[in-house]
Amino acid sequence: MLFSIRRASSSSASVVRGGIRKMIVRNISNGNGAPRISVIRTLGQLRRWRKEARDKGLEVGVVPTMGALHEGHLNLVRTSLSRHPLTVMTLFVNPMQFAPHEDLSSYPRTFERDLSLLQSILPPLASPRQMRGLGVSEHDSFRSPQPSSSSSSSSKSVSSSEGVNINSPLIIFAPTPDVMYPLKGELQDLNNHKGVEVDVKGWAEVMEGASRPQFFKGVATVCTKIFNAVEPDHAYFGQKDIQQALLLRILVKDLLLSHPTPSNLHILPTTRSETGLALSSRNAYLSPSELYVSPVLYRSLSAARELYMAEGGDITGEDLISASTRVILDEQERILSTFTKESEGGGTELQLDYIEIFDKDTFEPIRGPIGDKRQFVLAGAIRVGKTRLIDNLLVGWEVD
Ligand SMILES: Nc1ncnc2c1ncn2[C@@H]1O[C@H](COP(=O)(O)OP(=O)(O)OP(=O)(O)O)[C@@H](O)[C@H]1O
Ligand SMILES: CC(C)(CO)[C@@H](O)C(=O)[O-]
Ligand code: BAL
Repeated sequence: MLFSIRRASSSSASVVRGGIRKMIVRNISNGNGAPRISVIRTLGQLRRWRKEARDKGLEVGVVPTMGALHEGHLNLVRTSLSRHPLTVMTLFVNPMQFAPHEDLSSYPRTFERDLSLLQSILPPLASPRQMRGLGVSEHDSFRSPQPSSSSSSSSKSVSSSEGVNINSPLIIFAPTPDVMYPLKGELQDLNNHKGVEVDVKGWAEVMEGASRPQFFKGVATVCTKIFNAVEPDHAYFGQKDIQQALLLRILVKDLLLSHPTPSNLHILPTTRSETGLALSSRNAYLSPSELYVSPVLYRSLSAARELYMAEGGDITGEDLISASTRVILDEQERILSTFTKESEGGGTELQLDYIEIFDKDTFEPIRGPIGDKRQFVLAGAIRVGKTRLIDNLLVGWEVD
């Protein structure tokens, strides 16, 4: 190896063999002086790290996110960390999945807090014996030459030169839009976008895709790029965005991707608050009054699932949609009658976007008698004030 590792509480790498590059890496300490999480911002550094992992035979899991982390994200990372020696969490607010009228500029960005949260869930440092078991020696690492005074101003928070530590189980890949979209063109107004778009036709136009017509194009495009950049052995997505996760399985299958394979694209259950509300970064937009009302979506989907459990396969898709919708309409009426009581959600505007019941493989809506052996999804979206919330429940199958 060319480089050597330096231990510091917060550090960065700015240099590569043969010359100075932009600051690319930041190592975060876990408080005991050892670098634990490394932040990578460029493709080159990611690829060097990935090659090293492959050369050492270390399996890599990826957890794509847009940051503003919560317990749902942390559960995805915990699972990947528990299954694989190396995990990459991507933090990238992807412009292409936001239509021009959507909330790209106000989307919560909490990078420093995200890093602290991730640091706090990391397991204690592996013992030298454990590291050797992973095929990693204490002295192995990516290394970089000495700190440079001419480092990029875009990385002021980074204090010295440091490489990416292969011993760190968690890597953060937080690229800028120019890294993910090197053609640097228009990314939100897709009528004027030049470059590659990945479209999973037949799965991307319904439900979330009907309400947000460019959403899945943006997601499919950026996830293809993430898969190409990280080449993960395994990928982790949340059930909260079930249509997204299932569509991505279709994508890796149809594009013949091997990193990950469809069966290595894992979907983990939705993490909820005590009220049943699915955790979501956008919940940060909700006022106390809106937060009070927001579990209604989970209650409405639960009502439909309970009806199916009670009545069995003779019940129709239409019955379930209507039972679920009823709960939301009732809540709208209740809000109107208590409209001055903020503590009970009074004054909150509640708007139904859709409730749907669909086949988990084809995304075909289910109508008429459902039958006893169907594997389906009950999904919905509502607006609470200006905030759009989604949720779903599975019937006849579980995520894996
Ligand atoms: N409550 C949750 N439980 C499990 N997984 C989740 C949960 N919330 C988000 N995820 C998953 O985390 C990954 C990253 O999601 P993302 O960064 O968009 O967060 P989010 O909370 O879904 O944000 P948003 O509010 O924009 O929908 C996705 O795979 C998503 O499904
Ligand atoms: C998968 C994803 C990271 C793509 O930007 C995003 O859609 C998300 O966070 O769910
Ligand atoms: N979790 C989905 C990301 C989005 O709504 O843009």
